[in-house]
Amino acid sequence: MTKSFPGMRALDDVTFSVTPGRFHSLVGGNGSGKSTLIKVLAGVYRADPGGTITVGPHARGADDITPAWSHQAGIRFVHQDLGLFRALSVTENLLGPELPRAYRSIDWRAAHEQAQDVLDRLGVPVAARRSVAGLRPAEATLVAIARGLRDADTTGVGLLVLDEPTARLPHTEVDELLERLGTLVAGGQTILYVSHRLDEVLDHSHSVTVLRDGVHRTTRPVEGLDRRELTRLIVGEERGILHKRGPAQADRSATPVLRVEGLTGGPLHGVDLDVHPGEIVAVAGLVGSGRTSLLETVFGVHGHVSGRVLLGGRPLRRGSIGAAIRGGAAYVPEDRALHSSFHGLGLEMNLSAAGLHRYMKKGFFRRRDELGDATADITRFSIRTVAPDTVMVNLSGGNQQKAVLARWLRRNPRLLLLDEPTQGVDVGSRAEIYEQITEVARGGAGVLLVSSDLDELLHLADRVHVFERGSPVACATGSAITREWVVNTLFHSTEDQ
Ligand SMILES: Nc1ncnc2c1ncn2[C@@H]1O[C@H](COP(=O)(O)OP(=O)(O)OP(=O)(O)O)[C@@H](O)[C@H]1O
Repeated sequence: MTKSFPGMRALDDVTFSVTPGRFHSLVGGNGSGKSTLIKVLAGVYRADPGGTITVGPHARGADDITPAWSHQAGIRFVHQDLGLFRALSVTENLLGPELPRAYRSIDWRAAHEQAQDVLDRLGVPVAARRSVAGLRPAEATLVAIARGLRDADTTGVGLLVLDEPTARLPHTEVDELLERLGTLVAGGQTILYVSHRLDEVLDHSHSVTVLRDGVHRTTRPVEGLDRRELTRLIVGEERGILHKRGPAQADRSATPVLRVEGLTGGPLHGVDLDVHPGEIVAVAGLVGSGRTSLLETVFGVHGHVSGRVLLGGRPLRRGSIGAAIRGGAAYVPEDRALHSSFHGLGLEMNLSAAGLHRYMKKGFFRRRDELGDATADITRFSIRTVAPDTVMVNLSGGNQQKAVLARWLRRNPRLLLLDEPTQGVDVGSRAEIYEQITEVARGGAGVLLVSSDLDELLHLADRVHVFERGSPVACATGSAITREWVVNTLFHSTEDQ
């Protein structure tokens, strides 16, 4: 399969096959073509003429795939955005327009029974009557999978494609999802699994296909493959290997960059914490623990009811993003698509969005300087793009994430607020981003980091606060931050809930 966009070949004569009944992973760096390949399979993009896609007895030109053909051939997709209706029940989400009818209304009893049958058959431990809004993230993902596979017994569904299903799952739920997927595969289901998390790929898949810059590098069994070798296949060289961060250079006698005193508002209750110059403080917790609200409240997205936020010893005005930025704060939110990207604007404008004033000279906008800075950031952050002014929406997800981070680092912030900074970022760029974050701290800034990625916490944090229902409940510093400590503390808080 080959797929070209203007000025770029996203997939270049890619050929591989997936053995039936196998858990097959598809991996590659940001912009290597994974999403493009999936979109061709789904009939969203037309490939260039010449390729062929074969699913069991169904075969068709890759330039002629339609959504209807893809469905009929038995390919089902679960995207990161699960596409579930949160306000509706599991039954309604599963059966949709096929809800059984009795006279002029819906036969709810039959509907729930039918939906429960599907869930039970696929081993999904969720009651069909429940509302989707009340499901845990892993449960919601399983419901989306069940919706895709609900007609599996009648059509012999050929391939289940999962696009980074664990990217937004708290790590306490990742194993649960992967175990269920393992059961589906044991029952004969074929899975094509896209992920940047190499441990998941190595621990759970039978085989793996690696794409690099749109080219097929290898398809091979996972057995005998280790993390280092897989990283090398993805990145192409000895990049992406994490080197343990040295001890913190934090100056704990100095005025804290950030002091939060008795902060209450929204889900937060009486939060106290400090971030000192040179320190990386992490906040761990389950979904709903108040982690994101903390960052948003410090940045002035929300006002607070009581307590104080001090930047460099000076109290911040409540609910004022402008005051937070003037005080030297920078914020990289979790949902870049919703909260931080200007989709229709060029990459260079997205990069300069937090500091346009620097290009205004004598009433003129220095476009050439803006493009020059963009080119430098593209190299510094390994952003894969055709040109510095490529429209943001045409960049791959991980490359958009890097652009948002680069935007804020340009300001040399005094306080860097990061919410899941490497979500969707490939293994090579991840190491580089960790280096950039460490560099910011080395320069004397403070970093407040929210992350569900345990390895990220262990690698970066000088101090970890575990949050539960809006308050810090435990804290560890330096060598006391261990995998066991984080997992035990988080599980303890899950049991409490
Ligand atoms: N609609 C489009 N127009 C132009 N270029 C595009 C378009 N969609 C994707 N591309 C380019 O094709 C390349 C492959 O992108 P793709 O989204 O498939 O990467 P990916 O492997 O899924 O990356 P990530 O891991 O970051 O999600 C990228 O360089 C991207 O900029």
